[in-house]
Formats: sequence, structure tokens, C-alpha cells
Amino acid sequence: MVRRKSPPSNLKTLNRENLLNRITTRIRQSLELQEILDTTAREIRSFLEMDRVKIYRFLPDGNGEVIAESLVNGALPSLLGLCFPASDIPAHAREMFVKVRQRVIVDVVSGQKTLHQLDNPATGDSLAIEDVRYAPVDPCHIEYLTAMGVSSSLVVPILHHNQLWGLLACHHRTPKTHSETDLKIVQLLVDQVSIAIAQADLLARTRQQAEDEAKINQISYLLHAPIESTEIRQTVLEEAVKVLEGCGGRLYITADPTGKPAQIYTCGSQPSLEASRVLEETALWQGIIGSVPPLSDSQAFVNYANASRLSHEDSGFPRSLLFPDVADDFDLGVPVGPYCSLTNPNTLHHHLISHLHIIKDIESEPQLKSALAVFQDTHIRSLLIVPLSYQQQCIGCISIFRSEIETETLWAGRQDCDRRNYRPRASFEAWRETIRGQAKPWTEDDIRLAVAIGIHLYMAVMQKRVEEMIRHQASHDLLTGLPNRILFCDRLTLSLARIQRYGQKLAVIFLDLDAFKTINDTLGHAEGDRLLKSVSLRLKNCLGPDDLVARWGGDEFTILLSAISSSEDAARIAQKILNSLSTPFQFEEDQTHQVTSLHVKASLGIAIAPYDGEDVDTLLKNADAAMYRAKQQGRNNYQLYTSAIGTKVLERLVLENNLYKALDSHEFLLHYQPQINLENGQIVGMEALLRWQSQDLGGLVSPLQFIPLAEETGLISPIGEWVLRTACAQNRAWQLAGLPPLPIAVNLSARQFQNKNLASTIHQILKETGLDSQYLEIEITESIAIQDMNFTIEVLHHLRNQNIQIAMDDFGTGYSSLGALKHLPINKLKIDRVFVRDLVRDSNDAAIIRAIVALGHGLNLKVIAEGVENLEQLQFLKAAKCDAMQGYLFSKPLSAEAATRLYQCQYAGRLTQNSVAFS
Ligand SMILES: Nc1nc2c(ncn2[C@@H]2O[C@H](COP(=O)(O)OP(=O)(O)OP(=O)(O)O)[C@@H](O)[C@H]2O)c(=O)[nH]1
Repeated sequence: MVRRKSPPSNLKTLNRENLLNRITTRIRQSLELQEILDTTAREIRSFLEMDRVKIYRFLPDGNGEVIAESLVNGALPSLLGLCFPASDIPAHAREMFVKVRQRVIVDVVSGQKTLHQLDNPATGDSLAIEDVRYAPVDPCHIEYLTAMGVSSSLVVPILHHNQLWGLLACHHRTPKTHSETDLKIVQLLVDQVSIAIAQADLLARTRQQAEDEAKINQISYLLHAPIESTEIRQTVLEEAVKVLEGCGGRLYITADPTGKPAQIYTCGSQPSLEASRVLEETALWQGIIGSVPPLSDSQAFVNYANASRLSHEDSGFPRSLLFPDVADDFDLGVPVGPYCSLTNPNTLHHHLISHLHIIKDIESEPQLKSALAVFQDTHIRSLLIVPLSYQQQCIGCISIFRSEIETETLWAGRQDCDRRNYRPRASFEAWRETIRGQAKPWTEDDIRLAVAIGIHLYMAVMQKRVEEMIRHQASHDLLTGLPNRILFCDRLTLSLARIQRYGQKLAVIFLDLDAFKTINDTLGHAEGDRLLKSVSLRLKNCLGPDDLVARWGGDEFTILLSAISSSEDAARIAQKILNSLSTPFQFEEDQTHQVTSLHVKASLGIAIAPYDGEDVDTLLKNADAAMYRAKQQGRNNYQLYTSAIGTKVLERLVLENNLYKALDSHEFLLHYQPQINLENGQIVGMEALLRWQSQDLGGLVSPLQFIPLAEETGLISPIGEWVLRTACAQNRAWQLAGLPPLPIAVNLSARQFQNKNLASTIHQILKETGLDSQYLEIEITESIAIQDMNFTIEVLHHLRNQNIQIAMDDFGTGYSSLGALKHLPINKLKIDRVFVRDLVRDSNDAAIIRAIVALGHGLNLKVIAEGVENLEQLQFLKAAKCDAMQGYLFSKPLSAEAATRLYQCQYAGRLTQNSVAFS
């Protein structure tokens, strides 16, 4: 063997300095790692005068690849680009490379190796003097190097972030020794390479980040583009699949609180599902994305507001890129699922990793095998799922699929897989291995990107939701969720335009629940609300997909039937609604769990366009008028609008409007009709009768017209109180004028009688007017009394206890139970005028009057007959022993002044009218 002459030592020193300078300058000048590694390999080989220097980089799976090499031409075969299996470097050797930065020099010929330890194994600090040890080389290792044609090898670890990044391996065909100084120089160079790797890593990250930022910017731009959200979401999904190198993907958005159904967008390869099934709604997927409840309206607002404040430094992107205005703890909110298997979890912030799910290989997830059958006939192998959620509230997820790819590895020699007969391989000749069935692994960058896309999507969807919710609230009723009157009118306007164009018909139904106030009053407002919600549901169920039901207000609903061919169609639906409401509503009490059955009825009015109106206002007005008609017809029915109804309703509306002002305008007055003792013709009482002198309606309005209206509108209560006060004051005025005291009779309406405060109101009025209670007589009708006998008895007892007189008005018409009569604490029976009117001609009426008188007297009650208009009637009543009478025969109802005069006359003993009759 020809030995080369060593250069003189001062030349060698110069060479070393030059070498160091060249490499450090190269590292400083170049940011390209490959170039630095190539230079380093070349310079070290030439400096150490070895046949081959290769730089070997570890891959994430532990295998390694030769990524730089310098060779003496023809000396040894090239290994550049070849992979070495992880098993080529035993675990212990790897550990020592990291722990003590061990260099290993192997001399195959002597079978000896020299181990240089540079660091302290306990502290990791560099040793002042290298620890040099010698040991025999493992025969297997000798065999390995010999097979490579190598007699001398020097291996130096390349570390990066305290991890084994790669190895610098120098090979020589013949034995080779190295001076201490040469080894130090090589170590210095390798340390420079570590610095270059750190620089390159930083550069690569920055480049990657810039690229990702550009991708995210693109997605963010899309999400805020003024395009329809469906189109945007589809495009964003497609972009996400592209930037994440997927073969397909899905974007799932849950149903929103305004009732918009869940949406699913797909792109590329898809699992094979039945058309009706949504993958994300399967139990498996719900388990993966976390079973988080859907957002309520208010939560959506709060979450959106909070999320908007949060920061996204965790995502690895600058804050300004993700959200212009956000704080620090954005939390996607879904816990790590059992399927999460990340490449390198330690390097990512736990915060973010915990919220996405990766299924690296669906085939190797045994628990998922059956559930993931949908993927089995596809090329999809790996999934990445990012739930769109925040604070346990999930609004969907984006899933990206990767299909299996073909991976090719060029191995340095073919490995013997038979472990029982494990030998180092005899040849390092390139051997190509092709593997299918694996998907490209998800890198940290992919994960960061996926999370950033997820955050952007979450924010965009939430922003849209909040906007939609605000819009929805403006057009919907909060309690029932039904459209409100604004939306109803808009829809009606549109439908009217349509029917006009195509010559069609539509119907508007106005529905008002019957006696809903009573339900509120008896069961409470909350129960009333529940009922309104249930009624809304039933109404919806009665309608077709093109019809619309809206809550007009209170207990009123409006319905638009947009496609009818005749008024019968509308009538049929109205009847369907009545039938549907006729099934009682069942409510369970929260605490007692007692079930209450509620019967609800409704009155419906129908107007048909174009016949009953061609514009919104007219149709609604006419449907409302028909609804009033239905109320008047006894409720629980529907009425079709006719022009006659319109006139009546108009009249009624005018009357109602005037009635509202009548009390304040002092348009009410009382007339008084004397009640006469049939024995002696003396006035024994006065009945106060309400009259309405309307300025706007041009005179007296009949009580028959306005009293039912006052009852219906509830105005009867204040009016009734005014009547009581005025009558009592008048009676007291007569007494103060020195006239002999007599009772004044005042009629009580049904509503007044139901009022819990009736007794105290009367008490107060008596106190205010100074009238002794025995001079007030309350008249209730038989029909009021029989509504709820127990209640009636209780109220009457209260009044009787105050010494107030009680008369039963219209007696004989209400079929009152004669048995119950004896329990009522009343003083007087008043025979209804219908019996008096015909008593002379109708023997039945005469018999009834006789019976009532006998009954009254039997119960110790006074009996008075009303409507007495002629002498025959008077004489009959006298003969029948009726106590008193009232009627035109003696006097019509008189104004206060006229009544006063009559009363004074009688008192003065100058009363002559009809005196014959009483003699
Ligand atoms: N629980 C509840 N009650 C309401 C609501 N809005 C209005 N109401 C009540 O609904 C009732 C409507 O009464 P009306 O329609 O005038 O009277 P009604 O008792 O139904 O009588 P008719 O319509 O003549 O049969 C009133 O008592 C209102 O206070 C609501 O949102 N919830």
C-alpha cells in the first residue's frame, strides 16, 4: 500500500484553519441546508482524506436516509438517497449519541473501537477533557462494515434541539487513524452543521408559516366575501381539502336555533352512505366530535361575543391573521376522543390538539371497524376531524379525508425480516420497496392549518348565525317561534302579487281563542304561555307546506292559505283546525306531576282573495270581522266573510270606539223607575237603569245594544261601578232632601259578579256616599246565579252580611233549580216581564206567576213583577198576592229630576195617577 506523505505540520494547521473558515463562511452565506451539508461532507472527506463521508438523517419513523455524500471516485459505492432501517443503529447506541455526544471510531481489522464521550452523562454539560474508552467491536458490526467494504469508520452524531437529528459517517476502505486535533476540527464542523440545521429549520418554519398564512388569508377572504353563505362554505371546504392535501372532505353545520336545518357540504371522495343518513349525525361521529348540546339563542350570542375576543396565538398564526380583535384562551371545546393519535403531540400546544381528531388508519382502528364500514369500499384511509365548537357548544365539524398512497423506499440492501435468524445484510445494493395502504401522515403543519381553518369557519358560521337570529327575532314571535305580523304581511303581499298574476285564490283566516283570559286568570300566565305554544304546534300541523301561520298578538293567530281553489277548501281547513283543537291539551305540573286537561276552543273568520279584498289590510280586516261574527254566533265555529258582516262589524267598531270614551265624557246617566206596592200604590223602591247619551252617535243608545258590548270588552266593570256609586249617591240625596228612605235597586253584570273585590267595592261606595246598606238592593239575574251555585251563595252571603238587599231578576227564565233557591240568601224575586206580558191571554203564564208568588212567599221572599203596562195585568197581580210591581202603567224610567219630583209628589200625598186601581 502506498502511503501518502503527510504535509508539514504548519501547512496542516493552515489547512485546518482554512477548512473551518470555509465552512463557517458557507454556513453564514447560505441558508440552504442541502448546500451546507454537501459542502461539509466534501470538506471533511478531503480534510480527513477518507474514501466516503455521508450525512445520514433520521426520519420520523426512526429509519434514516443518506442525504449528503462525498466519495473518492470509484473507491466505494454511493449510498446517496438510500434508506437505512432503524434497526441498523441499536437503541443503546442512539441513546449514547444523545446522552454524551459519543463519537465512535471502528477499526474492522483490529476489531477495536474507540468511544469518545464529549458530554457528562449526568448533567449533559461538555467535559473539559474528552472521555476516551476502547472496546472490542461487536462481530455483527464488523460483518456489517465488511459487507459495506469498509475497514475504518468514524461516526459523529448531529444533534438538533437535544434530539438525534442524524449522523456524520466517514468510511475508509483501509484502516485509518485520526489525530486528536483532526477529531476536534471535525467535531467543530459538525457543531456548525447543527447551527445550520437550526437556522434552516427556522427558515423552513417561517416559509411554511408564510405559506399557511397565505392559504388562511385566502379562506378568510372567502368566508367574508359578500356571496351567499352556501356557496362560500362549499368553496371553503374545497379550498381546505386542497391545502390539506385531502382526497375529499365534508363540512357539517348543525341546525340553527332559528329552525334552519343542518347543512352538509361534500367534496371529493366520500364514504358510501345511504342517501338519508348523515355521517355526522351517527352515534360514532357524535362520539368523535363530542356530544355537545346545540346552541340556544342566548348562548350563541354570548359565545360569539366571547370567541370574538379570544386570541389564537396557539394556532401558530399571528393574532392579526386569525382575528383582528381577540384574547388569549380560545378553546375549541371538544375533549380528546379515543381515536386521537397524533404524530408528535408534545410539540403542539395541548390546548389545540385536544380539539381535533385524527384517525391515522381506519383499518388499524379495530373498534371502528364495524362502524367505519362506510369507508371500507373507498380509498379513504385517514381522517382528520376538526369540531367547530367553543365552550362545549358544537356547531358542526369539518372532516378531511386522505386516501391511501403508494410509498416507495429505496433501501440500502434488502432486510431479512426473519428475526429468528437475524444477520446483518450481506449487500447494501439499492433495493426498492413499494408499500400501499397508508395515507400521507398528518404533520404538525397540517394540524395547525386545520385548526386555523376550523377557527375561521366557527367564527364565520357564528357570525352568520347571530345575524340570522337578529333577523329572525325581528320577524318572529319570541314565545311561539311563529312568524309575527310583519312577516305575515310580507308573505301575504307576495302571495297576493302571485295570485293576481296567475288568477288564483288565497284565504286569510283570523283565529282568536275563546275565553283565553279565563285560562290565564285561573291557571296563571305561565300556563297560558304553554298553551299558546301547544296551540301553535297544532295549527302548524293542520297546514300544508306552503301555508303560513303567524301569531298576530295575544291569543290571536293569522293563517295564510296560499293555494286554494274555492272557499270550501278554506272552510275545510278551518274545520280541521277546530277539530284539532277539540282534543284536550294535557299539561303536567312541574312539581306535582299532576296532569291537567285543558279544553281550548277558537273562533275563526275567513276572507278569500280576491273576492273579499285584494290587499293585505282589507283581507285582514274582513277576516277579523268574520271572526267577530263567529264569536257572536256562540264561539267555537268559523265564519266566511260576507259584506253584511262587514257592515255589522263596522257598526260595532264605531260603537265600541265611542263606548271607550263615554265614561270619561260623562255620557252615561241613570234613569229611575219606581217600584209600587200593589196594596197601597205607594212607591216602595226605585230601580236605577243605565242610559247612554252619546254625543257622537247623536242621542240615546239602547242598552240592548251597548250593554253586551260593554260586557264583551270588559268596560262593564268601570261602568258598573259608576252606576253603583251614582245610584247610591242619588238615594242618599233623596234621604238628605227629607224624603222617606227607600231601597234603590242596581243591576249587577256577570263580570261584576265574578269580581273578587265586589263586596269591598260596594262597601267602599256605601261609605263614600253615606248610604245605609239596607237601602241598596242588588239585582242579579237568574242566569248569573246558576253559573256556579256555590260561588253565588258565597258572594250573596257576603253582601247579605253587609245588610244589602238582594233581588233575583228575570226570575222564571233561567231554569234555576228551585231546590237551590232556598239556599240563596235573597230577599226578593222579580217576575220576568215575559210572563207578565201575556198573562191575560196565556193561562200558562198566569199559572207560572201564581206559582212564583206562592214559591216566593213560601220562602219568605217578596215578589215583584216587572213590565206591568195595563190594568188587567195589575189586577191579576194584585189578586195573585204579588207584593209589588214596576212598569209603564205607573211610570216609565225617569230622569233623576223627574223621579225626584214624582217622589216628592207622592210624599206630599198628591199622587193621584192610577189611584183607582189600588183602591
Ligand atoms: N299567557 C299569555 N296571555 C296573553 C298573552 N298575550 C295576551 N294574553 C292574554 O290573552 C287574553 C286575550 O283575551 P281576549 O281575546 O280579549 O279575551 P278572551 O278571554 O279570549 O275572550 P274571547 O276572545 O272574547 O273569547 C288577555 O287576557 C291577555 O292578557 C301572552 O303572551 N301570554
